[in-house]
Amino acid sequence: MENDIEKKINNHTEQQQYQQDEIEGGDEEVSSYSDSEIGDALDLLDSKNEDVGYSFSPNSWCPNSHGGHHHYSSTLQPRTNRNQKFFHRIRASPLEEWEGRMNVGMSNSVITAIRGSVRESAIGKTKTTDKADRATVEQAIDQNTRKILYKMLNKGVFDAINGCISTGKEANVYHATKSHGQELAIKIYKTSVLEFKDKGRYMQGDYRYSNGCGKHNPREMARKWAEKEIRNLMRLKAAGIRCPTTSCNLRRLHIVVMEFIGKSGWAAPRLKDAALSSDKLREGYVEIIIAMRTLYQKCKLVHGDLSEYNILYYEGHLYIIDVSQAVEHEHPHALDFLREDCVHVSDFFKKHGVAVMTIRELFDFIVDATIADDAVDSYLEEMQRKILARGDVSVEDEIADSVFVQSFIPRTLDDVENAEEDVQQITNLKDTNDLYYLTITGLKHALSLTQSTQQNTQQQKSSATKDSPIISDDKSNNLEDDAKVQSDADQDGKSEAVDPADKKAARKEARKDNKKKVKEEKREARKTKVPKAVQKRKKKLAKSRKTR
Ligand SMILES: Nc1ncnc2c1ncn2[C@@H]1O[C@H](COP(=O)(O)OP(=O)(O)OP(=O)(O)O)[C@@H](O)[C@H]1O
Ligand SMILES: [Mg+2]
Repeated sequence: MENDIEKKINNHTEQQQYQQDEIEGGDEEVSSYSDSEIGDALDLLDSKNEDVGYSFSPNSWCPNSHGGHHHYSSTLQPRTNRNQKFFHRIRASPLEEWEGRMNVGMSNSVITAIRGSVRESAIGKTKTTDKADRATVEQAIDQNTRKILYKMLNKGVFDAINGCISTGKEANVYHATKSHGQELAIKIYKTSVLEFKDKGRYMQGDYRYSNGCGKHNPREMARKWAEKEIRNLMRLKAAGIRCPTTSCNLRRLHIVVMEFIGKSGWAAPRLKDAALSSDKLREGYVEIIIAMRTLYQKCKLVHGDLSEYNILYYEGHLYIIDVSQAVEHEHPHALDFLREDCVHVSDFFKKHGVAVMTIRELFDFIVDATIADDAVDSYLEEMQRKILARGDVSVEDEIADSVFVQSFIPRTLDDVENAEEDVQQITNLKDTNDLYYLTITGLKHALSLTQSTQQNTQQQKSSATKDSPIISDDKSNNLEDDAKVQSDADQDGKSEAVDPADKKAARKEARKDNKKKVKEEKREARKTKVPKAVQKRKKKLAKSRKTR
């Protein structure tokens, strides 16, 4: 309930920001404009800039809004001259200065193409019917995109596009600068039909896009992805996660402008390419898993494509990027995506020699709402001790992890299929390791509380009868072990005062015995276990007999 309200408030605030964005003229569709119309509109914008009586919004991106250092030419100037100033603001020439530095996935052909295309726009070339021009430059800078870029440039969102940082399946990323040297990244989603076919699974099920994601209209899709990227980045930022800073009014249709992570034209390397020392890798692992937890607990999001490819390493820290596909944690596949993220992150760090948690442990750490913010560090320290104590991940743990990765995880108790059986399993103090939902539903914590209450009561009883109390020193919450030890002690009813060291040893022994016993019981049970398929068939048969 509280979640619902929070969700509505979040969404409402985001929507309001977007409405504001629309009011500021962010999303007008330009496809129906002819080049000459765009040119006239730009002339009009210029003449407004020059008009002394024109009032600018203080938040406006117009470069003149902070005092008007630029003295634009008069509208009476010949058009070619006026367009010339755009040419200077686009500054095709500095590209050469930047080119050597744009070493991340740079494609010279792209740079040349942008340079050409933006310059053509800048000098106001009239509409061309050339197919290659309308098809796209590396499929992102098509003619409409150029017009929007031109318009953003005119408004002072950026002053120069210097080159391409990356060309990908779904988007291209460019490096841009403002006149005072601030560096920006411009992500341009591709608007060609085939590109977004994999993304449907992320959008479907996201309540923010319940009106449909325009899957039959690639331009609409690209616009949605851009919108999602901005919204999600803003959520991350608000929760204190390192990521590029951006804001709603830095998006126009399928183009997103954001902070450039890097310096002097050098984009920060992806985690995959950053050759980090073992110490830095260990720090990075802790930093990223805490960020994953914050993303889930505070932003209520799951990244959905988190890996060494979408994490940048900059000035000693890890930055999360590419969040357009991130989903609300209530998305029907959110937990599957989260598990995939855990696998990718763990695999990377494990491959580089970091002692990592199992996938199950990492997943539980992220979804466990009962860990208070100020207890996260001690939780991780405890976990670290556990990891070091067990050494390399055993084959059993690996098998358990791969089973976990393929299992269905109920998100709430309503989703639990055989609730009665599970309750019996819990109350009979059987192994609950296969109940994956205990942590996410908060049941694990609730049970441990009940358990410790029981233990306290028992202790009080014991001390009243001068029995030796049994206090568990095992923080790993092994309900089964502790309870069994407790009940064994109850049965024994030993009353002599015992040395604490002996007690500890006895407890350890009892736990060991108990584990052995449980293993034996399980082995026995497996011998007579009726396979699930047979059980199902039996049930079906019984049902069909009844209905007959
Ligand atoms: N804000 C930024 N600052 C610096 N570099 C960036 C920034 N955003 C993206 N990049 C660079 O661009 C690359 C691609 O960006 P991103 O991951 O957001 O796009 P993408 O959606 O993965 O594109 P595709 O999947 O189609 O390759 C990143 O790997 C990174 O090198
Ligand atoms: Mg990416």
